[in-house]
Amino acid sequence: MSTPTTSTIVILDFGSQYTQLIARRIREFNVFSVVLPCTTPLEKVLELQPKGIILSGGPSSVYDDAAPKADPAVLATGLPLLGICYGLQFMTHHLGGNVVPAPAREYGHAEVEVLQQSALFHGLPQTIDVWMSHGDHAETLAPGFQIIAQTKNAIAALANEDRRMWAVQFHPEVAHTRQGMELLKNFVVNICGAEQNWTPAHFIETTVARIREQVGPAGHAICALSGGVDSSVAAVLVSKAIGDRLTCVFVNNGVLRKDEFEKVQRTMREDLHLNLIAVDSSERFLSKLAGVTDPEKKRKIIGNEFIAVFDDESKKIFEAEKSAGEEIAWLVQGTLYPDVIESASVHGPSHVIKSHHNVGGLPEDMKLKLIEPLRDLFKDEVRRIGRDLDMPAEILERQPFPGPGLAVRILGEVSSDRVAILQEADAICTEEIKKAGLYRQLWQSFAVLLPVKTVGVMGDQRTYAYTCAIRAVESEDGMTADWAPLPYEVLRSISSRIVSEVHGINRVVYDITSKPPGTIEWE
Ligand SMILES: Nc1ncnc2c1ncn2[C@@H]1O[C@H](COP(=O)(O)OP(=O)(O)OP(=O)(O)O)[C@@H](O)[C@H]1O
Ligand SMILES: O=c1[nH]c(=O)c2[nH+]cn([C@@H]3O[C@H](COP(=O)(O)O)[C@@H](O)[C@H]3O)c2[nH]1
Ligand SMILES: NC(=O)CC[C@H](N)C(=O)O
Ligand SMILES: [Mg+2]
Repeated sequence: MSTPTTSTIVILDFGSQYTQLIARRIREFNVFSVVLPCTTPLEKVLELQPKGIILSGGPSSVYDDAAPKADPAVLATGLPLLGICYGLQFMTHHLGGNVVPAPAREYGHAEVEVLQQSALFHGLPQTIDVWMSHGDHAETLAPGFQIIAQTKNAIAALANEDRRMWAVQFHPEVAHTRQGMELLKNFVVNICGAEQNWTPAHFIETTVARIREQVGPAGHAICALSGGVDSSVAAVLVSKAIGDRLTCVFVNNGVLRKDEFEKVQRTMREDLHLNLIAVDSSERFLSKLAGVTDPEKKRKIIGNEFIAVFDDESKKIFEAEKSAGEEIAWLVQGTLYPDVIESASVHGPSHVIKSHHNVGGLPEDMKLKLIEPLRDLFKDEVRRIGRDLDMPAEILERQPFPGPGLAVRILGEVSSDRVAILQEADAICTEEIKKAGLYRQLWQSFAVLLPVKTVGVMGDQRTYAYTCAIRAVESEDGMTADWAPLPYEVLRSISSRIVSEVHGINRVVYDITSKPPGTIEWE
């Protein structure tokens, strides 16, 4: 996703939980960076014309046979190289040093003493507080390397400045490593010489140019548009590139929120002036979902049906355009980086947490080719780009809503009755959160329908009905989240309104689980 006019830093991922944070930190000082699986062949890496390469951390030990490996040629390109944790160990191991289990493992805070001046530590104090997370260490260095910093237990940093290689055992990308940003900036800006020009305006300009080239002068694209932040920004970007050769397709998958099918159509046409087709496929989705209770199965079914609908619609549009000899070959999606990392389809060493319908849920024989202009970004970065595109705040500030919609918030079987119950409960939850002025500060707030019936008493009558859980979380990027301490009065009004207004629910509970260990959605 790089462009020739932007300096790019490539991060090779060995499966660390923090890899995406490295990318994020680098973009925070306006340099573009992209994460690739560690197994990416060198020529693919070099196609991006990177200014430098970073080797991430990872859960394995380099001396294990099954440990993830990068192409060793990556260590001999002459480009500046920074190894972080496993990255340090990988460099040492493959360049002739030795890595073994450390006598004293280090997790959490450590104090590092800088032993030798180095471009990597430029402007940093003699002692730095860092965050460590390792059980192995470099016992002997690879030829040409020197120790440039240490903790009381272990080597903290190495360098072979002649070969432009540096490595740190600690994690400069985490907030607990104070001066971590400065260290990364020393590498990226001073050592690699990357230009700090990756701004939203630059992103918009280069992305629009690239999409225009990709689609060609006569090509057509359809955009899977949900009305959410990501697909709306993606649609506006692509329509800037190819104008009315973009047709947006909004699908009613039967598990949208109350009145959403009508509302989204209105905003997308009236506020964003997009060329939109709205397809009501609710029966088709609900019949495929009938009897299915397994969360991953639900996600896969929805992912497959989405693509089937997009294929059908593209054929119809194709028929209409055929006489003009034009082709629709592209499907635009608003996929973001967190969707990709959780589905983990590209990052061999990481675990699959859940298959986001638009990534892991895609069928293998899909005919349309993908355009995903936001695939490397986080949501707050996308909102920034939307603001630069002058999109209305009301669209940009919408809380995320997953593509598999209420299907992953109805635990157990999804039926039209249950969808109707949850739509009502969810609408009340959103209304009360908005009334309390909390909508924008929460990452998400919603209702979940549990397949658990409990006994209640209403108006002297026994009831036996479903339980509804309320989930409200605070988060920066959806990767980690904290349950929100909603005021009791808000919880009280949500609960009493749901029980009295929604037929089928007689009990409301509040979810007080963070992510991790929970996820935001219940499935
Ligand atoms: N009902 C829908 N109709 C068409 N496309 C959809 C629909 N729901 C989801 N998609 C596609 O799946 C992608 C992922 O959905 P996701 O919910 O992550 O993003 P979003 O809806 O664009 O933004 P947000 O995260 O703010 O809801 C969307 O960007 C869009 O391309
Ligand atoms: O478009 C989407 N398709 C999906 O399949 C999907 N699953 C989860 N989400 C959203 O991603 C964020 C993280 O969710 P979890 O903590 O539940 O994994 C939260 O914001 C979720 O709402 C999805 N979005
Ligand atoms: N965080 C890391 O990269 C850890 C590397 C290696 N698994 C170790 O424990 O030393
Ligand atoms: Mg959405």
